[in-house]
Amino acid sequence: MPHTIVVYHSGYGHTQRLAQAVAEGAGAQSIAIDADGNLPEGGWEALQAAQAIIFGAPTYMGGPSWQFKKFADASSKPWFSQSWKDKLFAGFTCSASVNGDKQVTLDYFFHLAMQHGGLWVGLGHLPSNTKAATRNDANWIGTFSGAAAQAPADASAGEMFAGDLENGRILGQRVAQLAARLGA
Ligand SMILES: Cc1cc2nc3c(=O)[nH]c(=O)nc-3n(C[C@H](O)[C@H](O)[C@H](O)COP(=O)(O)O)c2cc1C
Repeated sequence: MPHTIVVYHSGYGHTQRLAQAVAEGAGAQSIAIDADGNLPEGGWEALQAAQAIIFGAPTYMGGPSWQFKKFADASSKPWFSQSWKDKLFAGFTCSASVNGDKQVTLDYFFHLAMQHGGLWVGLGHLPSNTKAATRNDANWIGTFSGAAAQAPADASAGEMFAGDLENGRILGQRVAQLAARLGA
């Protein structure tokens, strides 16, 4: 059975909440990158065994958090042998501003996936961009490259917008369905 893993870092819980939604959509296992930028025991082996890997990190200073970048640099080990080649990849991020340069983080995930010889999966869901659209609608931000979420600077992780969590579920579900279609 093909399976998907969500590997993410979250400093203050918002990206973690989004990661939970993505994992729920995908029926996936989640692996948290810790505050020192390390994976838990068995994390690398689990990633190696997965058919699809979904990256997640908050956008900090216009890019992924350093903890995620440490993980990405450590992935040079599987890179050397291209052992992640032909896996599916996707990504999600959260930031305080509506734009906030989230695209840079998603672009970083894309390039990391390309370095590994992977296949990129975008959101595949049209934006909710009419006058009637609200933050309860999926893809209200209007990003195609992955799942982008906004958490206002004074909002707790418990206050994540319903549309953003739905967006996460949509991305996770799409990746898992494509992984199943491609087979193990
Ligand atoms: C060091 C740092 C840098 C940040 N840089 C940005 C940024 O470039 N753009 C933005 O919109 N928000 C920025 N933020 C806000 C976070 O992206 C936002 O609070 C996010 O929800 C945090 O996710 P987390 O709770 O998973 O850590 C920054 C926050 C921190 C702590």
